Amino acid sequence: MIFLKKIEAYGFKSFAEPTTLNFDFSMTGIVGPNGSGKSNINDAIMWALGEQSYKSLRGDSMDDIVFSGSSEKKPLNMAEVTLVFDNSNRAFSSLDYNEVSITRKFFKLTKESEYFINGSKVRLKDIQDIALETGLTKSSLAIISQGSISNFVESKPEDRRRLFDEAAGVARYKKRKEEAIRKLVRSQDNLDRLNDIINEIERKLPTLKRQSKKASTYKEFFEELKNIEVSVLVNDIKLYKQKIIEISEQKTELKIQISSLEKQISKKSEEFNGISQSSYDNERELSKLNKEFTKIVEKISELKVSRITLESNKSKVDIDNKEFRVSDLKNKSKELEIRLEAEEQKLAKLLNDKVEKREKLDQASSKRFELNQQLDGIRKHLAKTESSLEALLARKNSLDNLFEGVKNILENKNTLSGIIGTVQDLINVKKDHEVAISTVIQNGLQNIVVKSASDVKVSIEFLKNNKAGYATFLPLDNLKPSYINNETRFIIQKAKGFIGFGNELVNIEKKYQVVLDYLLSNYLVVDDYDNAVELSKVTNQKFHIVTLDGQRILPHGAIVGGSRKTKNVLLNDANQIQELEIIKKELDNKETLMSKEVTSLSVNIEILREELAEIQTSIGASRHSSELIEKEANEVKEEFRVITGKELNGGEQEFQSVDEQIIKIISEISEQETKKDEVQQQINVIRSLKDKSNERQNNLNSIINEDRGMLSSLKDKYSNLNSDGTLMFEKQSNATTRLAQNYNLTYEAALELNTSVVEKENEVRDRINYLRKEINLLGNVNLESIEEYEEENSRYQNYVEQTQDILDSIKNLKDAIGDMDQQMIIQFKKIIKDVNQVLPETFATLFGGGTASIIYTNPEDILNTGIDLKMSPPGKKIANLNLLSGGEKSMVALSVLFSILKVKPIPLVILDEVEAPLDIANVERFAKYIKTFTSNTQFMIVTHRMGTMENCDTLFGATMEQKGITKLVQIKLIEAKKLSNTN
Ligand SMILES: Nc1ncnc2c1ncn2[C@@H]1O[C@H](COP(=O)(O)OP(=O)(O)OP(=O)(O)O)[C@@H](O)[C@H]1O
Repeated sequence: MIFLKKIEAYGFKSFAEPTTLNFDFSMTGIVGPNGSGKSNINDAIMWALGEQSYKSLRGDSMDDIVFSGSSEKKPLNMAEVTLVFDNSNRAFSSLDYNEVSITRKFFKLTKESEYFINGSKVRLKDIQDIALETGLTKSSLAIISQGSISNFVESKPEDRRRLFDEAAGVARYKKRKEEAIRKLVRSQDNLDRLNDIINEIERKLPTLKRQSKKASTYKEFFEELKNIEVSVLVNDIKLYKQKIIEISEQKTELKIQISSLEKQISKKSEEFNGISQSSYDNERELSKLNKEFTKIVEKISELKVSRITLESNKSKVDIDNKEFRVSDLKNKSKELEIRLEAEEQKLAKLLNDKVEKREKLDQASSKRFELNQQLDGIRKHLAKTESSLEALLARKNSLDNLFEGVKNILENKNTLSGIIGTVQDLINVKKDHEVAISTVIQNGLQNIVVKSASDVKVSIEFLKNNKAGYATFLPLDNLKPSYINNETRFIIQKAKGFIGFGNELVNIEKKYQVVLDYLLSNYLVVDDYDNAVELSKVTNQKFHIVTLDGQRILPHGAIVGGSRKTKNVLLNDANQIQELEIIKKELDNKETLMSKEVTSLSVNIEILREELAEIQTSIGASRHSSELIEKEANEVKEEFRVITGKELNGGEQEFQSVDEQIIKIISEISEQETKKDEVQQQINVIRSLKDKSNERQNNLNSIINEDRGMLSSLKDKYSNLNSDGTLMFEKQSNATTRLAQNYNLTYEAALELNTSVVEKENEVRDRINYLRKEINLLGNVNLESIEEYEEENSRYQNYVEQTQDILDSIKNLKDAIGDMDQQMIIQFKKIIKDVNQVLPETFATLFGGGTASIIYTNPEDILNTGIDLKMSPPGKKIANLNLLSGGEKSMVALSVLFSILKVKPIPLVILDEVEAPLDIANVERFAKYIKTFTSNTQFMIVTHRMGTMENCDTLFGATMEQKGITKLVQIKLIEAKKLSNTN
């Protein structure tokens, strides 16, 4: 039988060249001088079949199996051996191929082996399994060296049984049993460990269960509380917000009313004061006129007394004198003429005064009209400015333009720490630089300035927890601006069109300057594009350059330009607010000044009107007196004509001196009377003015008082609204803080969560109080205990299940071991019995007579019993096996070996100089006996003995033509003889 068809080796030990050995016969002899590499063939077979012990391969390490070099050939780095087997009768039962090749490769570099079955890579275990299946292992019957033959007889019975174990196929069970026992020990260890753990968990579990139940109740209460309290808080906040808006609207309305009332009061007060001043002037004038009037009256009485005296003197002389009457008529006519003249003069003056006053009145009226028109324009402008300002302030305060994250941070500023404000709140940009700065700073305006990096951490946590958006923070203690060095600054400042460094063109409080330095110190502002390009070159394109109209040159030369559709709203608003505030102030001042002017003009117009009316009255009175005088003069003339028959002309000579005196006095009296009338008129005018002023002042006073009353009530209302607003704000802030602190929620986040509508509010609030009380009563709660309990409990259940599994597997293992023991006993007993049946004959054949048998050293314990040999070579009685000769020992061992082969044939047996100690006759017998097995077993025999060589079907000679390199060739017997003789 041919089982091993071919060996291919390369790099293995002395096979430095690719070597192939084809086996065409069932008994092959390998011959050659010592050290020529014959045994290396056995090693190659063992190694290819997965041998792991380098000692068994006669080396000190696995590296020793690779060709280590010779004087003529360099060492190799890898070894490879392939064995090709005939498997047509399925000796490898698990491999369904007629031919099976097994390859092993070893690489010195990695110290790794690779295995292949029919070219496919496999694991070592796969190789070992099939090797075990065919018995092709080092300890088996398959490879037998001279040493193992002699050991067989000399070894202890317990060691000796190994050969029978293998023959019985028990080795396989033993190996499996060892594995099962190892598993059993492991399982038992695991079981102990599991029991310990289970005990431990069982101790902890009841407490955890209690804690977990308490925590679950707490969670249930807390969830309900959260659900309803968040709803209540959200509703409250909604209400507060609504109220705050309403209050703010009412406040705005009240503010307008208050401001308008204040203006009205101020105007009226000014008018009142103006009137007081003119009343004072009038009073002084009146006192002056009264004094003058008294003087005139005194003068008139004096004159009248003088006249009466003169006339009484004259009437004594000529009382009935007709001439005296004529003279009197003449005097009377003269007096009337003078009076008429005086009256006409007075009238002329009054008419003149009237024209003047009218002109003044017209001028004042048109001036007032003009001023009122201007004032109207100013007021409209003011109203427009105020409404734009309000809209901008409202937009700024509403935070609507900000990013979500920034807005949320600012809204919750009070619950966070260290928030100073956005960059846009802190800076102030001149109008000229607005475009340039807004182009470069862009979203930086919404960066939030905070005190420290630790404050930033709190804010970021807040944003994360509430999913409230992103924001960029500028912590003052963490900013490290990169400043331009002095030398470069000097060059930049000299550049054409350079306007300034970004951080120096914007105003900010000194303590926040680092923010600007951080954002803008590397931005250079220039007047126009050409200068920007030039500056970029000069500075080696290192900095951001921006022109006043917003064109930008970036570091390394990229240019961003064009026109933007929208301005930067934030910066634009801030600047517009500032501008509008200045305009509003100017307009307010103008309006106050003009209002004053209009008020004073109105007072003047009123006075002029009253004066004009007085003048008109005086004119009427003067005209009337003239008419009366003319009438009297006509009567006098008539009387004179009646008495004298002549027309009245000059006076009489004889009465001239008295008459003249009287006429003079009359004239003087008339003059004084006129004066008196004039003064009286002036006094009347002033009195009437005074009365009107008083009336106006009284009137104003009551209006002002009424207005003040109203103002005070409006202010009270405003202050009430203010405190209502503060209260609402506080309530809102408390509710927001409660949301944040108790539930880690922002108002917006709560709004999204809040779906329930609070209907029976009182009941809900009672429920909240109840839940709070219950939660307090629960005391300390370990929330993690729920999860811990669940985990521990599931661990517990898991471990209990695992314990059951292990118990099941222990039982299975024990059963399997029992089965294997049973199987081993049966098989072992069978081989011993079978061998004992053929051993006597084999022994007698090899020894030429005698008897032999094998026995158990401990028949009670078949699994562990040793095997003893009992034999008697022909004519000898052997009590102690050690007394046998070396050749006899080999013969005994070979008898047993051949007996085993008879009852348990194996496909390949390698015999390595096992017959060396035999004499020529025994060698002959040995070789011939082998032949009887060759139909079931293939033999490879390494030998130096001629008897063996002669009986082999074919011979291979191992030589080392090249020093240190084995070469194998098929040879004839004669050549073999020569090769062996070279030994
Ligand atoms: N890794 C290796 N590289 C090169 N040569 C090796 C290597 N391992 C062993 N050898 C050589 O193999 C030879 C031993 O071969 P082997 O034992 O097969 O000889 P042998 O023909 O069986 O001799 P004997 O008849 O004395 O038993 C030695 O010469 C040894 O130097």
